[in-house]
Amino acid sequence: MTEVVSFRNVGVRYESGPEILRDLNFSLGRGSFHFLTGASGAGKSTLMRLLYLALRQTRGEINIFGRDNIRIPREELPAIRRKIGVVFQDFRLINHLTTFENVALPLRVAGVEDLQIRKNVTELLEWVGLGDHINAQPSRLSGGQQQRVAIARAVIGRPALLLADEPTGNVDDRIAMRLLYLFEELNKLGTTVLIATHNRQLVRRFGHTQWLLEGGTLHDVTHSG
Ligand SMILES: Nc1ncnc2c1ncn2[C@@H]1O[C@H](COP(=O)(O)OP(=O)(O)OP(=O)(O)O)[C@@H](O)[C@H]1O
Repeated sequence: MTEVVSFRNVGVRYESGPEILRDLNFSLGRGSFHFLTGASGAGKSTLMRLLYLALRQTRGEINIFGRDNIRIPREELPAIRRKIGVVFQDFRLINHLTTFENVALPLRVAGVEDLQIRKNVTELLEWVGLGDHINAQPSRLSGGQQQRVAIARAVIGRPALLLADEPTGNVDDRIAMRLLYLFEELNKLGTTVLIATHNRQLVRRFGHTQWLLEGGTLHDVTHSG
């Protein structure tokens, strides 16, 4: 399996604080699907930040899409980030744009034609249950609805890598399942998926690899029940 990401002896500390992550050694193969669990404060978001190139490690090596992250020039970062779909914990929607335009953004940047954008965005918004809110401003939506807009925006461009930080934190079980099916569909098309979550029930229901972040490092707990 081709590697999309690999970490070798990676450690991270914020300023002069303790090492939050240490001795991280793992890789994400193309088309793999991983759940990332861990107590609050274990460093899941920090690991996500490393993966979408918003933070640099304090030691070790990170290779992403065949590139050493430290050697990627700043001006090349946007092109690489366009291959990564991210669902942020705080959604980061653009408030002066409608739901439709927030989701359309990655396709507009990629130069997809208008008709195609209309079709794809409308279909996806209907699928995630937001068909009645296509023209709403994000600030008028509930937390769970905003979260689904953020998810739709992250998946619409079929990214090579999807990173989702607690993507089902604000929705009920039925919608959480539906969102997981969406991630699985994307995964079947070749996207590498990493989902940070506290929802153990959901993790158990979908039998993908499960990593636990504890003591600053990753443990494979897929078969530990
Ligand atoms: N910008 C920062 N500066 C200093 N310390 C930070 C910063 N961001 C996070 N930390 C610390 O790093 C540790 C890991 O935080 P992180 O947000 O990665 O954890 P998490 O597992 O995502 O937690 P949660 O599940 O609550 O979102 C925490 O102790 C946190 O206080």
